[in-house]
Amino acid sequence: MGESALTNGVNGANGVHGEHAVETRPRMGSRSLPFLSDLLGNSLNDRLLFAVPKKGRLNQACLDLLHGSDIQFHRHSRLDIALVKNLPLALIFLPAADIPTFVGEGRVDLGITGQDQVAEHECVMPPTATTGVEQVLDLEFGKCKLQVQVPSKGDYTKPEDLIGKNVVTSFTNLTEQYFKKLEAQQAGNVKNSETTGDAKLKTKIKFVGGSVEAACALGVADGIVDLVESGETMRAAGLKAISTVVDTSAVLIKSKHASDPKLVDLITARIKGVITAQKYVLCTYNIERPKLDAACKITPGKRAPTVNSLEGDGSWVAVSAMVLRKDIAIAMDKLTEAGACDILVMKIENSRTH
Ligand SMILES: Nc1ncnc2c1ncn2[C@@H]1O[C@H](COP(=O)(O)OP(=O)(O)OP(=O)(O)O)[C@@H](O)[C@H]1O
Ligand SMILES: O=P(O)(O)OC[C@H]1O[C@H](OP(=O)(O)OP(=O)(O)O)[C@H](O)[C@@H]1O
Repeated sequence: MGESALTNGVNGANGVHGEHAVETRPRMGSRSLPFLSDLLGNSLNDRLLFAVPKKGRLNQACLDLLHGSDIQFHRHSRLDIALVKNLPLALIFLPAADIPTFVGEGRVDLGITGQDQVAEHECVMPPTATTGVEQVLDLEFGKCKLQVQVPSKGDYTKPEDLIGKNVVTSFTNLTEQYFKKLEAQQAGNVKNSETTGDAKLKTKIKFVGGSVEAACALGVADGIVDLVESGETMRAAGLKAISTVVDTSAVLIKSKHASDPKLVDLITARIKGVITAQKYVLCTYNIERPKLDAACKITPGKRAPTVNSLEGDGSWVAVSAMVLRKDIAIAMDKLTEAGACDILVMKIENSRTH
């Protein structure tokens, strides 16, 4: 890794110039760190390294997650490394596609990236010493699908039609694995190809790093394998999806050799708390005791609703329960029908639940 791998051309995420210093850390590689050391002059030793996407679709959601988890940092101008002020942690800003490699090699302890990137890194056959990163948590954002796409007005209608043709993608390992299986299925030889992977691939798979959707129009590909969320990019390029290779969302991953398991657990718990808080709201209401059972069926809570008697009136109770944010409008309609009143819904700032 050269110096430029840990430097960037823009001001940091929060635009603040840090004063922390960094000393060499042997496991980060000898070429980049003297530069960081000169610049920052302190120590990365004894810090857990946590990789987050430096740009792209996952970047802002990750920064929000770090903020919600009270992971405080200053990102020095032009540096893709930031020391965390309130925890023995350093953030390393890397392209999402590179994060599984750094975590897999044990160079970095924790990382956030897409499941698609993890699968792309992990599906190398035979497995290497750098594969085997562990998924800790599904973060439930960055949801999309890696799909096989062909020109909407062309002759191809199913993925088998692309066997022996040119397929362009940024996910060459997953695409190779997918077409290997497809070719083996066509040859009636699924088991052999899945276990040994020795059949020679007829489909020609080519790598491009971005703007994959342009490949068919430019005559470079008969089909592509690329990410689809809303489908806007695909449709704008005159393409349609004919199959899904993997469904993906952002995940927290850790190295098999993570250096501080306690700190990994603490960060995981904090991030999980933020994700849960975003997913749920707190609903409170008053209801007459005889109607309580019916109301509790509408708002069963995560574990159980909390029920308290109303002061001075034994026939009424106050209920509070966590409700999935996406279900709250319907739950309020049903509670009203069931006789609940004074229904209030509150945002949950943070949480620790099981
Ligand atoms: N349209 C999308 N919707 C949701 N998640 C996406 C989308 N595109 C990509 N992702 C997720 O984000 C990850 C990074 O993709 P992205 O294209 O942002 O990466 P990048 O190449 O690092 O950034 P850039 O496109 O700015 O160069 C993908 O691996 C995937 O998990
Ligand atoms: O289905 P959609 O909602 O249109 O999203 C899909 C697009 O999003 C991603 O690219 P991105 O826009 O991040 O840029 P990139 O092509 O440079 O990777 C992905 O590579 C697709 O091109």
